[in-house]
Amino acid sequence: MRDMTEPGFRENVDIMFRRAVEYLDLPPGLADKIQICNSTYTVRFGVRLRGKIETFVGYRAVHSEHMEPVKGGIRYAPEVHQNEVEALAALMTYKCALVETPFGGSKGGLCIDPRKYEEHELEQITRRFAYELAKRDLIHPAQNVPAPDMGTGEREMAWIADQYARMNTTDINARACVTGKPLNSGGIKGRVEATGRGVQYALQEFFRHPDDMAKAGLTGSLAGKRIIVQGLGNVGYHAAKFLREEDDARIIGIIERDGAILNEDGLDPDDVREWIGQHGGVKGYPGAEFTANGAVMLEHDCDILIPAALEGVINRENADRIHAPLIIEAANGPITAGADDILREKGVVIIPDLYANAGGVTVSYFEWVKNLSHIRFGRMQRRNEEAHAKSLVRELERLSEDRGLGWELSRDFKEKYLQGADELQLVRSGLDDTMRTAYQAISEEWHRRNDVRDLRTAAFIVSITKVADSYRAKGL
Ligand SMILES: NC(=O)c1ccc[n+]([C@@H]2O[C@H](COP(=O)([O-])OP(=O)(O)OC[C@H]3O[C@@H](n4cnc5c(N)ncnc54)[C@H](O)[C@@H]3O)[C@@H](O)[C@H]2O)c1
Repeated sequence: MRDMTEPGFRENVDIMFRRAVEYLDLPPGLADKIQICNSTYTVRFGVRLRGKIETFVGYRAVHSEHMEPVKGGIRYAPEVHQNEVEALAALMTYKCALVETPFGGSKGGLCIDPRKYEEHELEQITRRFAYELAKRDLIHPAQNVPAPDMGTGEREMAWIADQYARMNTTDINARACVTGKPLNSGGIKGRVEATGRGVQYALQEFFRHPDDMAKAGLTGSLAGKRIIVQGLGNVGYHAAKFLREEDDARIIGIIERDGAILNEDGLDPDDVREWIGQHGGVKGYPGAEFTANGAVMLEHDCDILIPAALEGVINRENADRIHAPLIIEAANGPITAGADDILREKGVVIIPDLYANAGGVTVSYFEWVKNLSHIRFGRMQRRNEEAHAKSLVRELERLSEDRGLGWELSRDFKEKYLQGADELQLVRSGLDDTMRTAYQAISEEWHRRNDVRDLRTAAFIVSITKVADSYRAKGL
């Protein structure tokens, strides 16, 4: 039974924040200012559906405006509440600072179970919600830029972008009002998988740090590592897929809403996802052992545990039974502060959410920049590269002629040389670079001060320092 006296998600974020503040020498009152959520807007609106008016409740929390626009996803879930979006908005502030995307933190939520509605109904509801937020500048390219989160994706972002554009017909930057859009609505290649891809890059970087691996008692590479994933949604699916296909890791367990499946020889996330699509859950998936109580699978023996669904799933009640020596928080807030203490005592290393799932906002930043520049991402670089490559090719040809060398540059060579990087390559390399640099900063902080308790605290220290510097530079 979950310990109901345990602090909630928002209190947990605050506890973790305070643990880091203890290491910092901030001017009086600044930590309080950074910690507090600036504002939360609650909206109740009606939509006529199936012959009657249904009332929905939604939120948009703005945690910190030390940089604008503020940024953060919109979540669709039946149990969304104010404290939850405020905690998520706070995490966005710290996340953006950590990976140096120039945004403050925000988050939104709508109390809805999207599975209960037809697509055209969801469109109606989403457009109305977007209208309510946009008319208060809570969706705006320069002030507040949402993105997908649990229960939403490209489809919802396209509706939001279109709704905003209809309300602001003369705003040439309208497309930058939301990120995570489909490509044909101003999206960017690589955004859909960005958060899962970021989780993969984070793990790859962790495995380039032998001292950190040693703390978890891990050796070798990602190849052959046994992984359990909770939540085969956008983030969990992509992380599992890339780790299996590109790093040779073994996905031995998958936990979903209806239970968990286990196969020590490895599961194929594509296959499992298809099965879920057809059967509504993992139950009955061929060749795997099924357990109806999915949470128990979190405790199963493995090398890496990837919670990628809900918050608070590892708490004071089950933390002591967790076997994984390494947990990477693909979801926001999957480990409570109380569980964090217990796991630390056990020597478990946690790669924290504010770093681990920052791939989404990183690529969202690229999309926002692309929308504002009104130019295909990478096109400028490509032009420059092309011009540079062309002049080099010319130079080689002239040299050959001058010296009578008789070289003939092959067509293949020229083509290869003249090929610029395409959008997807640029996005991937930008994301990889971001994840590497941020990890190096937090790992260094962890080791620099022997007394820093863990990677999470180190990540908060790096992040709070940046937010505090920003407040110091600009004033309040
Ligand atoms: N989408 C993003 O870009 C993004 C970015 C940063 C962080 N996140 C975080 O990642 C987490 C997952 O987000 P997502 O976008 O992948 O959501 P999603 O809605 O695409 O997927 C969530 C998955 O979790 C499963 N799930 C729900 N309840 C469950 C339960 N009780 N047990 C096991 N599985 C359950 C769902 O069936 C679904 O497959 C959230 O914490 C979110 O805040 C998402």
